[in-house]
This record gives sequence, structure tokens and C-alpha cells, in this order.
Amino acid sequence: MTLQTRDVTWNRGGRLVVDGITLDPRPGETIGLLGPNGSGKSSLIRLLSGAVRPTAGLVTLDDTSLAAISRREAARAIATVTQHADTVVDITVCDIVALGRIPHRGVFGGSRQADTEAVSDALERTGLQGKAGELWHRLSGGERQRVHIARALAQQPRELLLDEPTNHLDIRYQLDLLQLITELPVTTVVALHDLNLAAMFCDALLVLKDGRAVAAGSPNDVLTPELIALVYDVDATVTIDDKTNRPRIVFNPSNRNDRLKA
Ligand SMILES: Nc1ncnc2c1ncn2[C@@H]1O[C@H](COP(=O)(O)OP(=O)(O)OP(=O)(O)O)[C@@H](O)[C@H]1O
Repeated sequence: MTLQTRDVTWNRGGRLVVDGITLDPRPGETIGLLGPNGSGKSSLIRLLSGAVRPTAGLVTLDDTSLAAISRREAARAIATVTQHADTVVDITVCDIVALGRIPHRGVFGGSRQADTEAVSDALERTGLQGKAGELWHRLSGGERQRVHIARALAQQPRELLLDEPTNHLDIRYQLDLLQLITELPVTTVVALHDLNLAAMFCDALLVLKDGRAVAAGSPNDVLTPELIALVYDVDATVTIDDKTNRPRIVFNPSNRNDRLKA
């Protein structure tokens, strides 16, 4: 049992931005959410996180509606890293990562040692040990992104929701991050734009277009030239990598004027 959606719909500003999505990950799986700009990936992540309530359908955690679970209980299970996470106060990296421990603090403060260990482990996994004392506003975009990921890891969730977490990261940290999340014993739903990263690291993919699911399944089944043309209107060549047995996608640039005419 894990975080699931059943036929979930969200009407935003008079438009259906999420339209009948069912997501049923296996515990520990990494699910990639793909789709063009505006297809509903962030909206689905907001619904899964409990930040907003669906117009119809259900979001459940262990078969209980998220609406019936306290915020604190949900926060112990689910960690989210959104696209535009920012902070207004100038605090240190270590303090931000420690915010991930708040859901675990009981009335009597919880275990300080567990907090210290979780923060230190999260800093190490994200390569931020050397930055623990730095102020947030002095960090680069990629370092800030890693701090938010470290905060989510310090939360020690069962469910991890990541909205384009590789934004701002250089290629080494993109690979490190995705490797890390596939190795964590948590169920992860991650919105990605890079189809090759999704192919390399995700166990399963859900592809959205105009709020609807247009394909779901393993990267090998989903990432076909036909699907890429349908969803992104881009011509692509897909081969299967000998070593990984996963799809590898090369995009074939078309004449932009021809595309606009079509
Ligand atoms: N505050 C809002 N009110 C109404 N509609 C909104 C609002 N914010 C976003 N939308 C619409 O919801 C739809 C889905 O947006 P969403 O951000 O979920 O897409 P996305 O797939 O995450 O896009 P991107 O890849 O650009 O991040 C879009 O059509 C967008 O215009």
C-alpha cells in the first residue's frame, strides 16, 4: 500500500487540468511523470501531496483518503520538493534541512540524536556537507535545489514527490540525484522533462497530455517514436541500449516553418 490516486480530477480556474488520473505505484517504485508544458504534472503532484483537494476522485495513503489524515501524519509519510521552492528568511543550509525533521518532533521534542543523524545523512547524500553553515542566499540555483532535496530526505518519508528536481543541476548531480532516488527505499513520483533520464532511471512512466493519461507502463513500452510524436510533436529515433536494455532517444530536428505550417 502506498500513495495512490483513483480517477482523480482537478478543476482549476474553470478548466480540467487533471482529468481522471489513476496512479497506483508499487511500494519502492520510481514513477516518472512526463508530458509537455502545461500538461498537468505539477498539478498532479500538488494533489498527491495533499496541498490541494481534488474536484472528484480520491487521493489515498494506505487506502485512507488523504483528506481524512492529519497534516502532521501526512508530513511524516510524504515529502515534496516543488519547482519554485524558496525561502524569504536568510538561514543556513543546515537549518533548512533540519526543517524536514519537524513532522517527527513529538510533544516532548523527539529524539535529538535521530534528528542530527537524519540531517547529517541528508547533507552527505546530496553532497552538501561542506555547505552546512552557508547562508541560503549565497547559494547557486543548483545548490539551492540540492538543499530542498536534502530537506525532503531528512524528513525520511515513505513517499517522495519531486517536481522537476533536475532543474538547475549540472549533469553529474542530475545523474547522482536520480541514482539516489532509485536506491532509496521510498516510493517516488518524479516529474521530468528529460526523456533519456526518465528512460534510464524510472521503473514506470505516466505520460500526460492536456491533463489526461495518454500512456503508462515501463519506459520500454511507453517511449516509442509514435508516442513522442503524439505528445511532443517531435520526431525521435528510439534505440535500446545494449548495456542497460533501456530506451535511448535521439531527437531529429525538423524545419520549424514546416512544423508551424502543419
Ligand atoms: N493558478 C492557476 N489557475 C488556473 N490554471 C492554472 C493555474 N496554474 C496553472 N494552471 C494551468 O494548469 C494547467 C496544468 O499546469 P501544470 O503546472 O500542472 O503543468 P505542468 O505539466 O507541470 O507544466 P510545466 O511542464 O510547464 O511545469 C496549465 O494549463 C496551466 O495553465
